[in-house]
Amino acid sequence: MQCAPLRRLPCFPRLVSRIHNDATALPIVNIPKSSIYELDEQEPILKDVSLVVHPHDSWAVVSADVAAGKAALFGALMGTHRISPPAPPPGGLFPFLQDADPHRYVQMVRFAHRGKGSGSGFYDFTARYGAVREEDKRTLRETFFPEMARPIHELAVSSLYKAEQLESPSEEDVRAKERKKAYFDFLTTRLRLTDLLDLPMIALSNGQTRRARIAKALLLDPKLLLLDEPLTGLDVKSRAILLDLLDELQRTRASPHVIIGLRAQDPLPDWTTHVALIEDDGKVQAGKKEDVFSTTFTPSAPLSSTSPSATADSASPGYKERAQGKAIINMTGVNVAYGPRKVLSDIHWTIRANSRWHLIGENGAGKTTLLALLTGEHPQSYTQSSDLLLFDRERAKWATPLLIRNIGRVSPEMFNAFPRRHSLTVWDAIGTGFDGGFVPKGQRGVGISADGERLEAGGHEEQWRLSRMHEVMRALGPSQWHTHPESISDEQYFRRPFADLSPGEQSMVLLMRALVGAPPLVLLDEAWAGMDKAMVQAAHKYLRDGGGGLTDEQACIVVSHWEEEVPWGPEEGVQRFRLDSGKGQRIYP
Ligand SMILES: Nc1ncnc2c1ncn2[C@@H]1O[C@H](COP(=O)(O)OP(=O)(O)OP(=O)(O)O)[C@@H](O)[C@H]1O
Repeated sequence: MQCAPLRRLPCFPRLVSRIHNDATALPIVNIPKSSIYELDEQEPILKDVSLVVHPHDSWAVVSADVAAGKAALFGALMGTHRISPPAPPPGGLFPFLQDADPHRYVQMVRFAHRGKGSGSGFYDFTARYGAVREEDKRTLRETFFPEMARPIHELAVSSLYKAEQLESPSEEDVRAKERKKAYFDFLTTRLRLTDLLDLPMIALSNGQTRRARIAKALLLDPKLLLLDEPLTGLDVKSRAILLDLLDELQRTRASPHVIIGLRAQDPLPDWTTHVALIEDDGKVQAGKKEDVFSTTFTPSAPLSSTSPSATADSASPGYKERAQGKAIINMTGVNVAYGPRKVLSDIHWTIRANSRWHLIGENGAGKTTLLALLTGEHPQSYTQSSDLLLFDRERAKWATPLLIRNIGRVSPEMFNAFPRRHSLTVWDAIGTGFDGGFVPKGQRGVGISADGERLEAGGHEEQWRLSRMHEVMRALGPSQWHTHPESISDEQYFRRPFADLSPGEQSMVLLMRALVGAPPLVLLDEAWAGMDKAMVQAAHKYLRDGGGGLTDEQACIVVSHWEEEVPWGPEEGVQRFRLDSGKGQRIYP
């Protein structure tokens, strides 16, 4: 079979033969003026949704401010939400499938944080930093792409393996296998995964794992692929690479039809032709992007392949140096390597009281690894001796429970690992912040003293902690961001089970937990994930100078691939520390 020459895409004849490849093709999705409900609820989340996706249109589902609506629309397409009235037969919800099984042909990759129903136990997310355990040794290739790993028995006893093949595979099977292998090579190269394929899965950084999940989904060859927030957690270069790849696959029709889910602040890919804008009142504006955006909503600026943070190396005009206090952390030549693989090399960085930092670097640059040295979770923090001073002491001289009391933090790993027992309330979750642990302690749920004793009932420390609980709730609780703040008081919110909150609310509660003890060092790694716009605004306001969330005794480091997620501007003297090829460098905004 001859393939038309494609720009960069290899020939994948099987994949090219899609159901919908001519002008008369049936719609991909048909939702006819329906409402969308949680399965067991009577009140709709979305009202009067009319959405018809035609084969040659590229759709983005964008949530204006509140994230829940987008999740509901994708939920409707995945069958986890009810559509009423349902799409009429014969086409139903996916006319182009012509009764083929949607479970096989519709795939979804979601990058928002794990929310409800994720179990009650705590798992050790620091396992990846140490010697990799036997059960964690499975490589990326073996875990995500097992058909691309050579069978072990073929390697060990090749004659035996061959003997098992009673019939030789047909020519068609061989060709299909070759095509799949070529597609695998193409995807892993384009998504910059080739060097990672034989690393233990557990060793991959957040962004690397996300790229691998997208490659895996594409390789399954679905006919409709829903990608919800695929840009979250990707560095600037990877975002451009992914959007380019999706564009190319769509234009050549050699891929599934893709519907992309975006937050309001995400850039809209150039190739998007249609938008379903989910508004806060549950209404959905769906149509050509220029029509939807001509009304009330302005999308973010288009994606550029460089960010200012990646290029600037001198202070911008409005930059104002902050007065800084004593050194909290001092690194003078810190290194991290896994065998021959050097991740951090000769890092020099002093973090002082009252400093505000934005830690930047591509996916896999070592940001999480560096923070794990500061929190003492990384075993190699022990071997750095005097090159790494944490609060004036070497790591080895700190008992871990005492060290972590000095650090408030939020990270995607911690978000996922945080226990979600139904009995754990919002109060309990925030209260664990005083000890830095994950189990509520003390009679009032605000922890115990540094020497492991109970706090004196009614004593100064207990009173201070109780007042801090209310302070963070006033600043970051529902009164600041709920669409109907009068419907829930702070006291009621404190009593809600943490596990019942939306992912964005859970992020907010974990931010309160990080700040409640007013620790000298606050680490905010992708802290805003899943939050609605009003939540992010409340958090930024609180963290900025004069907001009350941070004192000048504290230092704060924000990790984010998005410039606009950093609460401070140059006028507040934010500094950047950039990791690149293992090296670290302080730069100005
Ligand atoms: N046990 C290990 N063995 C080999 N390499 C490892 C191991 N653990 C981590 N790495 C590598 O260390 C590098 C740094 O990972 P890290 O998670 O710190 O990156 P990051 O900058 O936080 O990335 P992201 O922006 O994607 O979150 C990655 O390339 C990762 O593959």
